[in-house]
Amino acid sequence: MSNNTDDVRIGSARPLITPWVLADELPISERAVATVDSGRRSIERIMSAKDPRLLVIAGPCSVHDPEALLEFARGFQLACAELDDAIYPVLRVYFEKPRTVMGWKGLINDPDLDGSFHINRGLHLARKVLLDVAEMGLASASEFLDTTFGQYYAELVSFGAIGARTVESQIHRELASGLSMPVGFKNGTNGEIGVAIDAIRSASHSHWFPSLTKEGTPAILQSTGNAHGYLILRGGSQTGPNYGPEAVQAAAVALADAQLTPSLIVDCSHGNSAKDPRKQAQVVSSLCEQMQTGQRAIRGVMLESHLLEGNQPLGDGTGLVYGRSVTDACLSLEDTVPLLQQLAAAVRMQNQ
Ligand SMILES: O=C[C@H](O)[C@H](O)COP(=O)(O)O
Ligand SMILES: C=C(OP(=O)(O)O)C(=O)O
Repeated sequence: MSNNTDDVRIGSARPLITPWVLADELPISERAVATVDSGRRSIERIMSAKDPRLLVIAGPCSVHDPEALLEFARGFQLACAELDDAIYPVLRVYFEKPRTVMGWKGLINDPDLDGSFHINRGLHLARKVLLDVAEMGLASASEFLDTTFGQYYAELVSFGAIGARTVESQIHRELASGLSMPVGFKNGTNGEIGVAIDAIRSASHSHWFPSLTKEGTPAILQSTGNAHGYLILRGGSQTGPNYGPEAVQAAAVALADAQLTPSLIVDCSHGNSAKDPRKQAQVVSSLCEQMQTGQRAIRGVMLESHLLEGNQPLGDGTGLVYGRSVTDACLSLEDTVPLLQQLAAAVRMQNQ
């Protein structure tokens, strides 16, 4: 019988850099501060219906190749330039993938895509990508999955998301209560929206929870509460899609019943598209029709889009096609542009 009861299932350990060291290597610039701050304020104004534009969060399911992400960002920014009276573009920059069972868990966890798990390098790449995007003047949205990684890069994020798999988790609600940006909460994977509304309410309060200081010291932080929590409808395994007029109206009523602003975002992908990227276009059409016929609760839309359509198996991380997703299948940028135009036209009509 072993006389060791400690860490019996820990195979190895490596040092983790501190947020301070990373920020010293990649300091935020004045231009990035301006982008992030104006992104946060614009999103808050849109979600509270003080800005008539539509928030459009678009980008790859996950970032696996920073160069391809930046190329997508340039194309997205260009496509949105002439639509900026109607839509406010935010780039989807997702580094952490919550897997149903197993799979590649994103650029931070495994930046070399080969099971080598160089997390320090992943954090470095993630911060650099966010910095590059902010320098372009484009705001970023990202999911917070690990409850401490935000300390390494949250200052560069304008919109945070808590995903369908973690929306019921107390530690994610605590995290969201202390995040500096507006946060979207997905409905649960089964389609239930009550858990997301509970999360918005919970995150609006102050919490005490363990985390890391920038210097890497364990600390008990007290959050002040986040008044900018919003519902994201993403469909679900039991309810099916929830982007249609009845589901959107029911969600708006549920928000109002909970004394929350009846403003929401619809994720055109995931359970709303059965992960078929082309179905995102059907979701967009329905949302445009709803907006044009008076539905004011739809304040934002999320699209999964990359340079090329579809996805590809990651394999050992070699021989990948440039610009194609290695997680969920995405729309191509080419097919996304007409959807952006369609959304902008609907917003203009709604605001006439
Ligand atoms: O958004 C990405 C995926 O839908 C999510 O990470 C779950 O992926 P999986 O079911 O392929 O593990
Ligand atoms: C994992 C994601 O979504 P969901 O939590 O809705 O499954 C995602 O947006 O990448």
